[in-house]
Amino acid sequence: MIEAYAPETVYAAERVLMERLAEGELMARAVTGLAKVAAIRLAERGGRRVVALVGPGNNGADALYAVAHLAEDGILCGAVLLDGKAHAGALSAAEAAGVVLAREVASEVPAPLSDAAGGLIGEADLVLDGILGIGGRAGLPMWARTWVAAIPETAYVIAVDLPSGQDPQGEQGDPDGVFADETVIFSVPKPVHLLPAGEPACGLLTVVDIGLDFGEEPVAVRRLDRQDVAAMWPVPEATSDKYSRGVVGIIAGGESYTGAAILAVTAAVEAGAGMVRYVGTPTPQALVRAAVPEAVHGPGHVQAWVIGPGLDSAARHKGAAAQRDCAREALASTVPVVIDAGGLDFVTGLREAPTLLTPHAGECARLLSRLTGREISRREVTDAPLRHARDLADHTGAFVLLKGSWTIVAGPGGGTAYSQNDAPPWLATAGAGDVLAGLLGTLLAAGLHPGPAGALGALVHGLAADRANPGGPIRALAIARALPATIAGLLRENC
Ligand SMILES: NC(=O)C1=CN([C@@H]2O[C@H](COP(=O)(O)OP(=O)(O)OC[C@H]3O[C@@H](n4cnc5c(N)ncnc54)[C@H](O)[C@@H]3O)[C@@H](O)[C@H]2O)[C@@H](O)CC1
Repeated sequence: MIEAYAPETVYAAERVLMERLAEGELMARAVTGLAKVAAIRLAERGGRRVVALVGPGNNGADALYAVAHLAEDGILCGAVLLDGKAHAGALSAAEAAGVVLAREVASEVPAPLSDAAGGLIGEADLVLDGILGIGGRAGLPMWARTWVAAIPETAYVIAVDLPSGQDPQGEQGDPDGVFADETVIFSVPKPVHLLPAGEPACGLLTVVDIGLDFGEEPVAVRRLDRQDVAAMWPVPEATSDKYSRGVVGIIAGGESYTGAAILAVTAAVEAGAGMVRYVGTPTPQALVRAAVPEAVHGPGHVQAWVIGPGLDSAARHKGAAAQRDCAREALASTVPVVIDAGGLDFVTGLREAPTLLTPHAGECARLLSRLTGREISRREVTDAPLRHARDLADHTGAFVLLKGSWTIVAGPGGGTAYSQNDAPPWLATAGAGDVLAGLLGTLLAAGLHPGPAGALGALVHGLAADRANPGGPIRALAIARALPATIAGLLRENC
């Protein structure tokens, strides 16, 4: 897994380490690593000129010291910096090493670049972005916009710690900020590196260890990877039976959306539920009987419910009212529940038992609008997904798995969020969410906590989609069908 720490946690760890080290040692470690990566990339690309974009903080100092190192090694280096604001030690080092300097003014209105700065940036083969680091607020400062706009398309851009303008907390992105080819991270990733608002701006992530220790410090964002599956996936033991492995109840489908029932039930069975119980109206029930002979039918005892794929909360067809009653009873019970699609209409507020909501951005916006009485648009959710997932979690007491090209899982009251980015874009297809809901039901029924279950489910769902047809179109049923071999492969890989 990859774990990201919040800037305040990083600053605290830095303070602890700095007390034990000689002054400047920590930054020296960061600079040595940064300069090494920059030298390698320059050589790989056959480039000659490097420019550092130097902001007023320590991030700028890192970049300025790094070009001083590179200049000492004979590389043609320049730096664009704010007159009177650069780190004194780094500035002396850069001057002594022969770095060409362009001193700019920190204007609050868009101002043209000086010829000196324009020349340095425009001719650079490699740019070190040290405008803002973890002390930065979201949004590129006005004075830096012309610097960033002048970066040539052909230059390789290395962001120092994080791409400037992007929110270090990763909650919102800046389209005018730096989009790097590579980000050299000091010690540990920060939320910006793993969350959808920032990750696309980071490029390749390269970690330089500067010796920080995070011990038991809280993790802000976690990403599971395939090596984590074996330790987390519920594997039956010799003494297991179908009940101890977990019975999943699926309340899904109706006379209008029959396929959702088949997909969710199939996925739960393929993911390894001990037993799957289906509750639906006559048509999907007949289809599930034919397509998934392993399923049993009608309400009964379960270890987790999945409520909602293809469920029409206002349907008047035969059996619809009984299906709704079963959904309401499940919600009122203490049994863990996955609530998806039409099931989200049943959410009215806090639920204490383990609950995992699985909205996409539009559903998240609608549900939040209904629960808060304030109109929230889909766009607001896609612009700041973690904030809205957390908000919905706080209003419902549930874990929220927010679907999108990144999957975010957040719980009530803050704490560690998960960010998964495993799905091929081909996964954006009708029915894929029904498969995910069934898969998640299997994990909750086996006793997993909704937070890790959400992340694990999203990971395996993405990997199964890839396995179903690497690099090409995938139908939802193929994702469900690919689950057994995907899971077996992951378990074998990591035993
Ligand atoms: N503390 C340490 O010992 C180490 C710090 N390191 C570097 O230091 C960085 C953090 O340095 P700082 O705490 O100085 O923070 P930054 O270098 O991110 O700069 C913060 C400064 O920029 C200003 N600022 C922030 N957002 C702004 C905005 N949107 N518009 C205009 N001005 C803005 C702030 O008021 C502050 O003066 C890290 O990212 C890393 O690169 C590394 O050298 C490793 C060691």
